[in-house]
Amino acid sequence: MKRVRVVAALLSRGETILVQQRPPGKSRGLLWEFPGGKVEAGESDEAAVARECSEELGVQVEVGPKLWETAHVYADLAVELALYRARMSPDAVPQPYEAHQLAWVERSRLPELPFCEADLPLLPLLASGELG
Ligand SMILES: Nc1nc2c([nH]c(=O)n2[C@H]2C[C@H](O)[C@@H](COP(=O)(O)OP(=O)(O)OP(=O)(O)O)O2)c(=O)[nH]1
Repeated sequence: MKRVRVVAALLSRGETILVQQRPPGKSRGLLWEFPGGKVEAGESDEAAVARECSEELGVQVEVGPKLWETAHVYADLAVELALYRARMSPDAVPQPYEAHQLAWVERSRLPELPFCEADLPLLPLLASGELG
């Protein structure tokens, strides 16, 4: 079983949070996720969040504290997933360079989206305002 550490960014604007839909044809295709990806060998979590936001969204971010962490085993992959607060400049416009689409979603509506399974316990915490 392949094991990976994945980091993701919590980017918010008002009551909305930035999420992205995975491309069809990839693992977990068309499911939603928080922008991010695999931590490379020798890379810190924080550096990986900043690199992934630059590659996937074309925005520079400041990475804040870790908000949540989980472990989940998919049929093909064991994932350690950590969510970090991240901030970008207010006039930055994220682009879907690697995603099928991006969406700013009201935090209360996050549990309605078909997310990657590892994220499911996180969604009610964001929806209620307990986290993020
Ligand atoms: N970025 C991100 N990935 C997530 C989240 N939840 C979750 O299960 N994942 C999974 C999806 C992927 O299998 C993996 C992240 O891999 P990746 O984004 O770097 O690259 P990838 O699609 O090429 O990965 P893969 O096909 O090898 O699985 O973690 C999330 O909230 N954000």
